[in-house]
Amino acid sequence: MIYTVTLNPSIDYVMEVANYQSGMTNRAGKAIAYPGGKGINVIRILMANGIEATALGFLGGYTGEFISRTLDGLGLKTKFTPIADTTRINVKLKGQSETEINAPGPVVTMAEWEGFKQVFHQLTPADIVIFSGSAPSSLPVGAYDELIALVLEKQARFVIDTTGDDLQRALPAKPILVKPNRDEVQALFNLADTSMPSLQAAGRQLIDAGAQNAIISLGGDGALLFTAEHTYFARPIVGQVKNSVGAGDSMIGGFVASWATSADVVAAFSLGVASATATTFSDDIATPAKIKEIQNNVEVVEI
Ligand SMILES: Nc1ncnc2c1ncn2[C@@H]1O[C@H](COP(=O)(O)OP(=O)(O)O)[C@@H](O)[C@H]1O
Ligand SMILES: O=P(O)(O)OC[C@H]1O[C@](O)(COP(=O)(O)O)[C@@H](O)[C@@H]1O
Repeated sequence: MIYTVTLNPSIDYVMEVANYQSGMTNRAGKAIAYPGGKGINVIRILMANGIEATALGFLGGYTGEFISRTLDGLGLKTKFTPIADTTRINVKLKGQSETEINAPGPVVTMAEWEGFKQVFHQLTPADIVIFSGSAPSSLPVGAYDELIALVLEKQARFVIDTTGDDLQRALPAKPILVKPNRDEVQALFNLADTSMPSLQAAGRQLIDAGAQNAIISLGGDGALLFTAEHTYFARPIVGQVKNSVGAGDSMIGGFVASWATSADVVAAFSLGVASATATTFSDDIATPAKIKEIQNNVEVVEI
């Protein structure tokens, strides 16, 4: 079984404000609430690629109910741990450019945290756990380390998409995949610039530190994949960009959907790129039809 873990889910409240002006009263042309949080986007893409998974994490309050109801409606399997506090709302402003304001997240009590960890005792060596996104600040520092230790104890495998110290500390535990974007990898390694040679050196550092595979995603400039022996580049795909929220999550979902059924890492990277691009060219997370349409345009070259 594949599990997605979203410690800090969100309602993504997307407001389209054509001429957004800071410090003024703005009126949105359109406002839509989506179930969000990185692992929730990942499981939606796994499903779009025909792979069954179970969504784990914390949900609470009226926002948690909205997410739970929406995911049920989409036919997704979920096993969220209920919390007394209220799941966050993240605001995404779409004007000339996209502005994101992500909230810190709810209080998770120690009893709720202990309850959540119980689920990990049921893991088997066949399982893959995908950890995605930030942890609410009320969780202990090192919450991800504790969860990774539980995964390893059961000889299961994991993917992690987070930033900073949490990402750095996860590397020696040999994640199947990590996927920082350009800004995240620059911050992680204190890179002076994000030229190709700097990014290639950073990708190698991720592998040397323990990652089995590492993607550095470059937004509209494509993506790099690093394996133990090879480096690949996915050329950018040109199209009408509608939404970049969830692009990175879609890349993880596409990669794992393919990798879970075949060991061909380039095929997995290609499905990751197709899924990410398909989401970027859609209003919401990509549909199976959109992913199929984009798949023909993916070009991966070894560099
Ligand atoms: N403007 C764009 N045009 C085409 N593809 C895009 C665009 N933005 C993102 N993508 C696709 O989505 C992937 C992930 O996007 P990126 O912005 O790097 O990740 P994140 O959402 O994690 O910040 C990119 O590597 C690319 O394949
Ligand atoms: O957990 P974080 O880092 O605050 O990120 C949460 C946000 O990330 C998203 O999952 C989008 O992530 P990506 O654009 O990086 O794929 C949103 O749905 C959510 O609002």
